[in-house]
Amino acid sequence: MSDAPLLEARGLSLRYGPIAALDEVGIEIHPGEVVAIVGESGSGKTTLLRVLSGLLRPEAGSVTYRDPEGTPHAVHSMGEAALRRLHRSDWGFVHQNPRDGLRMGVSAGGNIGERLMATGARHYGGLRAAATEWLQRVEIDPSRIDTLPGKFSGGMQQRLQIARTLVTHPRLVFMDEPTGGLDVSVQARLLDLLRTLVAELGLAVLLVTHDIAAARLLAHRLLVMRHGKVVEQGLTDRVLDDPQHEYTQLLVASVLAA
Ligand SMILES: Nc1ncnc2c1ncn2[C@@H]1O[C@H](COP(=O)(O)OP(=O)(O)OP(=O)(O)O)[C@@H](O)[C@H]1O
Repeated sequence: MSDAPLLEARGLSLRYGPIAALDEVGIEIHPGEVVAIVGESGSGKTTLLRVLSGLLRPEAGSVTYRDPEGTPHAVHSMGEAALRRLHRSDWGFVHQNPRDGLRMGVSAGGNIGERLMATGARHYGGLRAAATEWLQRVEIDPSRIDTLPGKFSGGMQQRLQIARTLVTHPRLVFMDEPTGGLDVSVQARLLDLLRTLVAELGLAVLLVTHDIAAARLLAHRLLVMRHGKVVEQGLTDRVLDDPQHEYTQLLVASVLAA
């Protein structure tokens, strides 16, 4: 991992009326690093992910992205077109609900090919071959290439969303509860697949989850949020095996008791 962070945020704050959704949050993520943001419902995880990915503007603080040439960009000063370009190329976003990340009126293969076309690929045969390869990689039978995603199970839809996101080899992927809403057995398979793909592609991932087991499996580092603040952060095993903050101790104990 190189020294310069890929994404770096300082002093992020955002209120919704009396609620501090983010309160002076700082975070950094390095190339190839998987960082999980954990905490109970309402702690500010999704808000943080949306602010980091430029989808939501903070009231205070900054987010800086370093491009492949090492040039820093202030995410919230970028124009809308530049941000959209970034989301289509260097960045990917995996939503909890696959419907938010897929085009439901386009075939499975089309969903994958479309993302590639957005980065300039045009050759039909090449697009189809890439779609076939990626369907296989996410364990969807390539004979389903012309099927609409609505015909797929929830787990398959989520795997298709992952294929669509990763086909362009983004450097940084934001994931918001990627296994939320799926059956436990389906979740385990998806986590396993994610772990393999993330390692193979050397992706940097910012993963929002309230599933401590998912964080343990995937993340190098953990940030624990409560009431919009980061109360503890560190290497995953250290935080989970030897939590320092009282809230993290409760969070870990509640998982062990479940
Ligand atoms: N658009 C909004 N308007 C008003 N309050 C909001 C809005 N979005 C989030 N909040 C509030 O901000 C706080 C943080 O919400 P956020 O969704 O970021 O938490 P979270 O940790 O992702 O929760 P969950 O795990 O339930 O998704 C919560 O108290 C939430 O009710």
